[in-house]
Amino acid sequence: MGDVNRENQFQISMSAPPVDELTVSEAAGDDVKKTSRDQRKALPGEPICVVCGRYGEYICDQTDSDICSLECKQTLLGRAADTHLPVGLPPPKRVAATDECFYVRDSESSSLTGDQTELLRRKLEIHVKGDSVTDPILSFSSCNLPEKLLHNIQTLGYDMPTPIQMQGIPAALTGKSLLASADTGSGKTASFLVPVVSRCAMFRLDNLSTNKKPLAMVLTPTRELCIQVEDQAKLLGKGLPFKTALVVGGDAMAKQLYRIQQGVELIVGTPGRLIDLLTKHDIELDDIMMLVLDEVDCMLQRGFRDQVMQIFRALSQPQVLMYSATISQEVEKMASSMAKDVIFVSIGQPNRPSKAVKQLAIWVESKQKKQKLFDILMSKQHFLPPAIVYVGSRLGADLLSNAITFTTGLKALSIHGDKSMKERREVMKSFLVGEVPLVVATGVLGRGVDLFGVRQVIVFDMPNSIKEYVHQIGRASRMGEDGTAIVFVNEENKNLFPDMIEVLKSSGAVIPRELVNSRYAMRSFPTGKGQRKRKYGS
Ligand SMILES: Nc1ncnc2c1ncn2[C@@H]1O[C@H](COP(=O)(O)OP(=O)(O)OP(=O)(O)O)[C@@H](O)[C@H]1O
Repeated sequence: MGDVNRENQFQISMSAPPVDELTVSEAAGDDVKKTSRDQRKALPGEPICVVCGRYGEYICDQTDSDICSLECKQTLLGRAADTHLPVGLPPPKRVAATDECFYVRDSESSSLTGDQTELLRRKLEIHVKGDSVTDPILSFSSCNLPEKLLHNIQTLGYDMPTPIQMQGIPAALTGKSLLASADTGSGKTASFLVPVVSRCAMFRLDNLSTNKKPLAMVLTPTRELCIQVEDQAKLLGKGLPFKTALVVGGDAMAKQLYRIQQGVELIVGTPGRLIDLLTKHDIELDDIMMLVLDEVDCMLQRGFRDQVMQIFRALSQPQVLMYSATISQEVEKMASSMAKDVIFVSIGQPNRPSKAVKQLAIWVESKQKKQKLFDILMSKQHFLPPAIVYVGSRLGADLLSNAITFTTGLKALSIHGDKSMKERREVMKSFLVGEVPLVVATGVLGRGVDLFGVRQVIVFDMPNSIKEYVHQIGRASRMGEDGTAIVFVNEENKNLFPDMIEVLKSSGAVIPRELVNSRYAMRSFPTGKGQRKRKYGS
């Protein structure tokens, strides 16, 4: 288990007195609106108050609904009292939880024999490593999930678990830590959220205390991904004692703090903002029993690693669930040091692009890249909107989106880290509803974000690592739907040539002649006389 040095922890106040809402809102900079009139109108795509339809960011602690103000909260609670409807209270039918193991196989008849388990794993390319790894499930109803959660899964249209869910959900329900990798777009989010919702809801049902400290935390590298994960968590936890708080930059911290202080089960956040919040305010983290690191390879890289470890040390030995489409040996090592008895699950070939994405690598000199892009965008045969163009810099994203609109007449918008949360939300919304066929993005949209409906990705500037490339082109296909990725390559990307060739080769894609013939195609670049050259793949 990780180092649980209490001195390094954030201040943890053990007994939070019941907080008066007005006091909190005042202390928090009066950000929680008192009346509906004080609240602004909702922008497209933003949550709306279920009572008055205004902006509903402040979410009422006793309901599952988005509420704009204290006034609408009272109205909603009043309505519920009138109709004797429970508002966010535990459902009457309680699900029995086992003490230590939360995973209970259903009837013997639907369980698999050892041979069948092996066969299923082989067929679906489910690879597992670790002590007593639970069998995969064939249906969501096989592991004693709360009824409401099963209903929510059904409502989302998930009839069958995907392979990562088949193995990941029962494994995580045992309470053991997990490092899992599976293709982009293969359902990893639900694979960790289903156990999170289930364990948190069951805990609350069994421990009816008024002091609702957070029970689980999901960390992701970007605000967009956090929003998406929180949205999905809300859908899965609907009707259960399961509330969420979003802790990301760009939104007022006061509201995020207020929401947590009112009692939530799950915090979803980016490491930087979370540390900011934790160092400035007393947030009790001692009940956190699950920590999820989504896009774990990115979270444990320089840049995020120190922040993630700082947060991890503030927790009391939680179960750690770590997920990504790309995982290195170094990440495996770090994962093993964060928790004991880690189970390793991987689906298919690790670190490979989704097979559903057809890749077309084109050799284009830097000066010609823009013209080449315009040619593609103006070709009915080659441009397959909705599409994302990935570039390497924020300024580049702005300039290129303007140039696209100017030259081709296509409406294009840019999205990157310099844009405010509001601007980013608006761009996403316009894109997702089809007002804009093309978005030019930096790495902000490279990982995890489920851009359902995207058919094409154009990698204008190769990212710094082949892993990021795998994530970026993964946006072109979700749940195995066909997608295409066009990638511009030239000598500026020479550091990635060997990896690039390997990835293209393994996907059966054509490798540009210039790439194969380049002296940088070898793993060890020839750097001087007498140096042994190692041929690619040798
Ligand atoms: N069992 C299921 N049945 C049908 N659809 C599903 C199922 N599980 C997830 N999905 C849907 O599949 C899409 C991709 O899922 P998700 O975003 O979790 O992929 P991911 O593996 O996390 O991808 P990435 O590596 O890019 O983050 C989502 O739209 C999600 O709602």
